[in-house]
Amino acid sequence: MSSLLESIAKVRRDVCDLHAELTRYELVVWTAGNVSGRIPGHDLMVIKPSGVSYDQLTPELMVVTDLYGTPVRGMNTGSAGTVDWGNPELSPSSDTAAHAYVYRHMPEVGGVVHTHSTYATAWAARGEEIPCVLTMMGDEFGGPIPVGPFALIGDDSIGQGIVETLKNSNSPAVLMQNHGPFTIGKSAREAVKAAVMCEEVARTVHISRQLGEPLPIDQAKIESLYKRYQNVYGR
Ligand SMILES: O=C(CO)[C@@H](O)[C@H](O)COP(=O)(O)O
Repeated sequence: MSSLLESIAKVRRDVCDLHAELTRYELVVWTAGNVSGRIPGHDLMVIKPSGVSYDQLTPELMVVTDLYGTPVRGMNTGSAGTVDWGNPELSPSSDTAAHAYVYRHMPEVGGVVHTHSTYATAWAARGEEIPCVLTMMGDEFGGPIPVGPFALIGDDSIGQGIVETLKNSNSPAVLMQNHGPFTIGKSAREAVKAAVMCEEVARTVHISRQLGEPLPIDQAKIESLYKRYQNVYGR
């Protein structure tokens, strides 16, 4: 059971620290954005508390929930007795249901991020996918960044939209219409990277559009870029 406690402590530290990347890359204002991470091997996740400033976040304030978004304080482990990892007296992020739905339906996902980063959200407000016109997009997204349906916050609607949109796409990012980007990754860190890259390409393609029509990249070349970056780059 100490391994579960160690795992929770590690994911709490990682998820807490990764929120600093959201502010470092200016992807969020006030408290409007969140990172979560799955606890490997357990139906549990860790997510930021709702409405707490990024500079006040500590690992202990990160909320542990089940994969339906209900906060969980501890677990009866049978012979090893009850394990209590504690939980803050704070609500998990208002986007918890969306994150939890993704973990339930995409077992390969270890991290989820949501921001309202400016350029990506501007594309989401128009309900327009970001076309794959940059090699960097071929590398990271393997095609366009798709748009997901309009969905209200609070139940499974956003999660369903994310999963339906991403399950047949190479992209780890979806622009939820009129809302903003949600990104996924094998780890919370990879999901944060996708959020950073999503904003960068949203900005560049937007600027390119002001100057004229961006040139398309043909599909075979996009696939080649994606394959190299996913399998060779950085190894
Ligand atoms: O999109 C929204 C609200 O529209 C959310 O992303 C919240 O802004 C997140 O705040 P926390 O509950 O995570 O603090």
